[in-house]
Amino acid sequence: MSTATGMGPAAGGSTATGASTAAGAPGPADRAALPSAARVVVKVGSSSLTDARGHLDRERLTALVDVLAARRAAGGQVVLVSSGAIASALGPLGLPGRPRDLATQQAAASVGQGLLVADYARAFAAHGLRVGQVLLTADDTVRRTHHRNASRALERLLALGVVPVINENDAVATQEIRFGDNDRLAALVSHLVRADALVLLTDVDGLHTGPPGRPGSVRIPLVRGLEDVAGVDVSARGSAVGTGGMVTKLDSVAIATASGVPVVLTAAANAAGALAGDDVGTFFAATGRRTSVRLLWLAHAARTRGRLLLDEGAARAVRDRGTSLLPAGVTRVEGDFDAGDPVEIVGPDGVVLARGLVAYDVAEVPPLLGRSTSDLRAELGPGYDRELVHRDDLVLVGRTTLLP
Ligand SMILES: Nc1ncnc2c1ncn2[C@@H]1O[C@H](COP(=O)(O)OP(=O)(O)O)[C@@H](O)[C@H]1O
Ligand SMILES: N[C@@H](CCC(=O)OP(=O)(O)O)C(=O)O
Repeated sequence: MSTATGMGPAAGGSTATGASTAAGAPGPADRAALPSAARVVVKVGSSSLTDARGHLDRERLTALVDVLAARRAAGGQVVLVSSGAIASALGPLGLPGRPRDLATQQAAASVGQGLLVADYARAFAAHGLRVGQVLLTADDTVRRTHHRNASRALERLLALGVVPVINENDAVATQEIRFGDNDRLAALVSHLVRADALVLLTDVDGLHTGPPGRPGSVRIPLVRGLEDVAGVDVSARGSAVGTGGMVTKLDSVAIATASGVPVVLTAAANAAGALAGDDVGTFFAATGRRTSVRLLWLAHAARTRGRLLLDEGAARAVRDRGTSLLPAGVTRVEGDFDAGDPVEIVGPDGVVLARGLVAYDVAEVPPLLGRSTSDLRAELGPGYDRELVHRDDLVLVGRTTLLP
């Protein structure tokens, strides 16, 4: 994962900002703003919802719903991103542990998702609230028409007073198009719904200086920026049913905070305290401004399908002047991509400068390389004078990772 800067005027530091839709101020700077945050995305992990035998833990699920319902009763809007589909099907299907192959994961998710949403519907109904299930794939946050569609549906659910319950569409997502973890999905959803804060609930009470439980390892209450997590050891594996451990949570934090959304990371049992702005877990301050969700996805999460290698002039133009990438400045193409796929844009020194959505299929590119736009138009027709990657579809790669 990498943090990146959009092609527009940078908000400063190594944060991300998009050229096309940059708008709005950074989110609340500290915990004091949490009690009055109008719209909150809450993500809960598998380990906080299931028991050791692979069944839903109704007591913990209900306790969480009670907290979220109280927030709704106080006038706040809540979007819930819930994991647990796969984990809660292990018991009912008699599976010994989290399946490794995609087909069994899909089947388990299909069964568990039904159980999960039935329980949420029951628990929220006790407070007079309805839930709406929304299953997303990565495409729903990156393809322009899809994310507009997803955003419209979520807005309407919220306007109707419904609590959206979101998960990845695991039953049909292929390996290539999967997020794979709900931490990053939650950060992109926060952006999609313009949340005021993101609360990540897990089985530890926050980010620790080292693996929780190791002598000397202590909770970090506040992270103001990337430099505060340098040296933090996040190598310890997460729970047996969760995916990604602390690594994907910090990826999520990087995406959210860089786009203006502050994050609280804490244990599910501390959900009420987190929303009240109490000193629980770890508060990550917002560092950047809101940006386009497509560019966020491109910068942080998309799997690239190929590489475009640039000459020095093109590398300078892209890096320093934020221009589109024209065929004239490209010396080589690698990979297997279709028009619209994410690719890496690489300087002559081999360093990745940017990521972009390429405008041509890979087979079309070689005859265009090194040729001027006017040449291409004269020889191949007006369709071939377009950019290889338009500047609106391009993000510069800044700091390579949040982690040390
Ligand atoms: N520095 C750290 N601070 C806190 N937790 C850590 C750290 N390094 C690794 N972890 C692990 O991350 C786990 C949480 O991730 P995960 O199991 O994926 O949770 P979830 O199912 O809630 O998404 C914790 O159980 C903890 O063991
Ligand atoms: N979509 C998957 C969850 C994947 C995931 O990120 O799990 P977790 O690390 O527990 O948040 C499921 O519902 O099983």
